[in-house]
Amino acid sequence: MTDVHPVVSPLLGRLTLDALPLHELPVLLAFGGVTVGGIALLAIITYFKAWGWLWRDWFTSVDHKKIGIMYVILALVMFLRGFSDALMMRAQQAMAFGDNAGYLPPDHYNQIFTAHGVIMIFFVAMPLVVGLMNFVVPLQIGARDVSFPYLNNFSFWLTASGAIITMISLFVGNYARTGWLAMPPLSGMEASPDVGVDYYIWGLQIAGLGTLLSGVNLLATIVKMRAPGMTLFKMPIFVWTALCTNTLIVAAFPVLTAVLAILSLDRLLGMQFFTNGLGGNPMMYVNLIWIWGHPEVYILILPAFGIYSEVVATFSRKRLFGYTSMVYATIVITILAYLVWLHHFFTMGSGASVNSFFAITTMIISIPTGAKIFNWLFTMYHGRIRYELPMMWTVAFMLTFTIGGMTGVLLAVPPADFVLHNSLFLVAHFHNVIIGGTLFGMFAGINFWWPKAFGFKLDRVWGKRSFWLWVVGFWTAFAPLYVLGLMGVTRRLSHFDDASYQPYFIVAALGAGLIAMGIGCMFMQFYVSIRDRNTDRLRDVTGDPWDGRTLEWSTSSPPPDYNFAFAPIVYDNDAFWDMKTRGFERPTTGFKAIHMPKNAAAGVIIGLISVGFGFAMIWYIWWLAIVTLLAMLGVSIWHSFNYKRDFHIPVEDVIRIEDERTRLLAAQKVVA
Ligand code: HEA
Ligand code: HEM
Ligand SMILES: [Cu+2]
Repeated sequence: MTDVHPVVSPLLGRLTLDALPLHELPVLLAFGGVTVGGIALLAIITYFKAWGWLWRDWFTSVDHKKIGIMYVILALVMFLRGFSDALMMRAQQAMAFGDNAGYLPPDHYNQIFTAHGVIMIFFVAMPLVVGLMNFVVPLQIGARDVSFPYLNNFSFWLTASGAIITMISLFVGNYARTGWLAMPPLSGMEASPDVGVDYYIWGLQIAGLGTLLSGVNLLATIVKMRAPGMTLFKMPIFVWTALCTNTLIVAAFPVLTAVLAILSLDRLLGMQFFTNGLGGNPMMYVNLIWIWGHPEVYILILPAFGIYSEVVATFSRKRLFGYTSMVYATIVITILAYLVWLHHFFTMGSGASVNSFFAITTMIISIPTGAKIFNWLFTMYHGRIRYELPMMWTVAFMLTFTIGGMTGVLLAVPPADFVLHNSLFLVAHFHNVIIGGTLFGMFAGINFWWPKAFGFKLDRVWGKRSFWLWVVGFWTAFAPLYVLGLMGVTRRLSHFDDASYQPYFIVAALGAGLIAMGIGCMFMQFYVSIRDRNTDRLRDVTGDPWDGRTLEWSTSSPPPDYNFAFAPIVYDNDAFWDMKTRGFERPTTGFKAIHMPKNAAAGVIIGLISVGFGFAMIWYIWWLAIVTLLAMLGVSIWHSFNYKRDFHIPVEDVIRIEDERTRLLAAQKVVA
C-alpha cells in the first residue's frame, strides 16, 4: 500500500495555512458573512447584557421544555445552511449543460451534496424530531421532567457540537466528497486522504452519541414516569410513536458508532476492515451503515405520524379512529424497520432469493402505513374539521406522502430497482417522504405546540403563505426529478451532456425558488407572531387554544417550570378531554413545595470541549486530543462531586404561580 499519510507537525498536525479558503472567493464571502454576523450577534448579546441570562436560563438548563426549544432552534439555523446547499446544487444543475461547466467545480459540488445530506438528516430532521419529543413527551405523560435531566442537557450539547464541527469544515479544510453515507473504498485513506471524511466521522460520532443518550433518556422517561393511571394503552399516540422511535434509536445508533469507529481504524491505523486487502470487505460497511440507515428513516417518520394523529383528532373534534390499530401499526413498522435494510443494495449481488426476502418485507411496511392513513381519514370522516395551520399541513402530508410511499414500493421491486437505483427517481422518492412526511409533520407540530411553548399562537396569514409556497414549491422542485429518473439520469452529477434534460432542471430550480419563498414566509410568520404576541388575536391565556385532548393542554402556556402542580390522574385515553367532559375542576388549594433538578454547567462545558477534541482528531493534533480528552474526563469527575443537584420550589412560589393562573382563567371566563 502506498503511504498516503500526510506530513504531520507536532504542534498543528496537518493543519497549515492552505486549509483556509483564501483563494476561493465564494467561500471567503460566506466566511466573511458568517464572521460579521457572528460578531454582530455576540455584540448584541453583550450590549443587552444577555450572557448571564442565556447561560443560566438556557445553556445550563435541565428543563426538558427549554432543551426541546434549543433543539428546534438549532435545527432551524442548520436548515438555512442545508437549504443554501440545495439552492447551489439546483442552480448548478440548471445551467451545467454541454460546454457550460456551471459555476461549481465537481470537487466542490461533491462536498455540497454530501454536506447537504448530512446536515439535513443529522442536524435538521433529527433535532426537530428529538426536540419536539423532548418538549412534548413529559407534558403528555403528566411528568415534571425527563428521567435524567442533566443527561438531557448533555445530549443536546453533543448534538450542537457535532453541528459546530460540521460547520467548521466550511472554513477550515474541506468536507467529505463521498455522499452522505461515506461508503468505502471512496471514504478510505487512499481515495480520500485529506480531512473531509474525518470531519464527517467526528461530527457524526459526537452528535450520534448525543442522540443515543437522548434515546436512553426518553425511553426511561416513557417507561417510568407516566402519571398514575396512564397504562401503556392510555398513552397518547405521540408518546407511543416516541416510545418506538427511541427504541429504534437505542438499537440503531450503536451500530453507527461502531461502523464509524471501524472506518477510523482503517483510516488512522491502516487496518483493512473495509478494503479487500488482508481479508477485509467493503460490503461489511454497506451492510452495517444501512442496518443503522434504514431504521434511521423510520426514526424520522414515526414521530411525524404521532403528530398527525394528535392533530387530526384535535381538529376533527373526535377521538382518534382505531387507536389500538394505530399502536399496533406503529409497533409493526418498528419491527419491520429492522428487516428491510438490504433494499438499499439490491444491485450488489446478493442473489434472487435474498433480494426477494427483503423486497417482500419492504412491501409489507405499506400495510401498517396504509392502515394509519385510513385511520386518519376515518377520524376526519363526519368530524367537525377546523382547517387551522396544523391541520392544513396534515392534509398536505396525506396527499404528498402517499405518493412518495408508493414510489418507495416501486423501488422495492428488485427488477425495477436495477433500473432506478441511484437515479433521480430515488432522490425524488426520498425527498417526497422526508419533506412531505417528516418536515410537514414537524411544521404541523411547531404550529400546534408553539402556543403551548410561548403562550401565543402563530400568525395565520403568513403561515398560509408559507404553506402554499412550500407545497407547490415541493411538487415543482421534485416532480421533474421523477421524470428525469425515468429518463435514466443518475444522482450526484454536476454536469450533463444531453441538453434535453435541461428544461426539467430549470423547473426544479424554480421549485426550489418557491420553497425559498416559503421558508422566508415561515420566518416572517415567526417574526410577526412574536411582534404581535400581546394582541387578542394571538395571545392565549387559557393554555388550551385548540380545545385539546391530551394532558399538555391542561396546564398553563408556557407551562410553569414544574409542569403540573399536582400529578394528573388518568382514567381514559385523551386524558384532558376526559377531564373536561367530566367537569374536572382545577385544584386551587393544597399546594406543596416541589422537588426539582438543578441546572448544571458540565454538559455545555464538556460539549464545547468535545468540539476541540473532534478538531484535534480531524487534524491529527495529538497533544490537543490528549488535553481535551483529559479535560472532558476532568469535568465529568468534577461534576460527579456536585451533590447539589436538586432543590425545592418553595410552596409560596407555587401558590403565587397557581393563583396567577386562577386569576387569568377567571378573567377569561368573565370576558367569554
Ligand atoms: C422519512 C424517510 C423515508 C420513508 C418514510 C421511506 C419509506 C419507504 N421507502 Fe424509502 N428511502 C429514504 C427515506 C424514506 N423512505 C431515503 C433517505 C432513501 C435513500 C437513501 C440514499 O440512497 O441516499 C430511501 C430509499 C429507498 C429504497 C432504496 C432504493 C435504491 O437505493 O435503489 C427503497 C427500496 O425499496 C425504499 C422503499 C421505501 C418504502 C417501501 C417505504 C414505505 O415505508 C412507504 C410506505 C407508504 C406507502 C406505501 C403509502 C401509504 C400506503 C397506502 C395508502 C396503502 C396502500 C398502498 C399499497 C398497498 C402499496 N426507499
Ligand atoms: C428543501 C428543499 C430541498 C431541496 C431543493 C433539496 C435538493 C437536493 C438536491 C439537488 C440533492 C442532490 C441530488 C443529486 O444527487 O443530484 C439532494 C440530495 C439529498 N438531500 Fe435534499 N433537498 C431539500 C431538502 C432536503 C431535506 C429536508 C432532507 C432531509 C431531511 C434532504 C436530504 C437529502 C439527502 C440525504 C441527499 C443525498 C445526498 C447524497 O447524495 O449523498 N434534502 N437534495
Ligand atoms: Cu430503507
